Amino acid sequence: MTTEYALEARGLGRKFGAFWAVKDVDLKVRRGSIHAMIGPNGAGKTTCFNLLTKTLQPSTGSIILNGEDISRLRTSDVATQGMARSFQISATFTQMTALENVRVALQAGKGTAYRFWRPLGSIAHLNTRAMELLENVGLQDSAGVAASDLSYGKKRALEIATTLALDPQVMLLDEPTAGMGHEDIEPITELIRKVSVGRTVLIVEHNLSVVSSLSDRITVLQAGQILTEGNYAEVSSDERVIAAYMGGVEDAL
Ligand SMILES: Nc1ncnc2c1ncn2[C@@H]1O[C@H](COP(=O)(O)OP(=O)(O)OP(=O)(O)O)[C@@H](O)[C@H]1O
Repeated sequence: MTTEYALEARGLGRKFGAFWAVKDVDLKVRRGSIHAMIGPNGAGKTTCFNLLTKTLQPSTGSIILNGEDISRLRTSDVATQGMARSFQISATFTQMTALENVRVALQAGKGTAYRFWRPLGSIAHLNTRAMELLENVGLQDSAGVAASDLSYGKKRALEIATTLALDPQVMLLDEPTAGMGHEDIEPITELIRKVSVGRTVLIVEHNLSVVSSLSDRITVLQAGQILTEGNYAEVSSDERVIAAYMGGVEDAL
């Protein structure tokens, strides 16, 4: 079904003990758009991200993907519904090469990770597809390099390649430029722009210049709730947003 909004949250909330980390969040992510979620430290962005990707169970509300309520689905089932999140390449996979990381992601996407009896031909097929994905993110020359030996920027690019391996309609990226130096930010921003074509992307991002250059729409969270929403010009001139960042954001906006 094609709906105007690829992803929606309705009355989404999550309590930790008596504390609401996310409360009454209504979010609509328009199909084909890049939508950013920003907010000061502790605003609830990560919690919200984890709720939307079903990594965390909501205390209240529902999540609608392509018009279907996925609130009761398990994380593992969400990928089959066309939504995938970026994962940091986990410690387990750092010794594997870039190509192997993408191949595992491809196998996971196809549910063939444990089907060892598959003929070798299909491994060759997976390798071809994995190389295409590496090329897509500019890592074709790093295929044989262990993930742990990649530069910071290249690790992030590899994470995007492993997310793309699932060919998601809806892609959620959690702080893709976190901890990056200036030299890596621009290429990753361009990469996100490129791989977003034909998909819907929700991105949690601290770097406001990345947000301003990528996002069609921005939701600002504060203290677990939506403070405001709009395009970059709108939210960056909103006094409440500036106040929420306690002025520190003014220089960046
Ligand atoms: N598992 C948890 N148990 C208790 N409190 C939590 C838990 N996870 C998050 N919180 C609290 O919920 C609030 C929102 O946290 P969250 O990490 O979602 O914010 P954030 O906007 O992602 O922050 P940052 O920008 O610093 O990453 C914080 O006050 C945090 O301490």
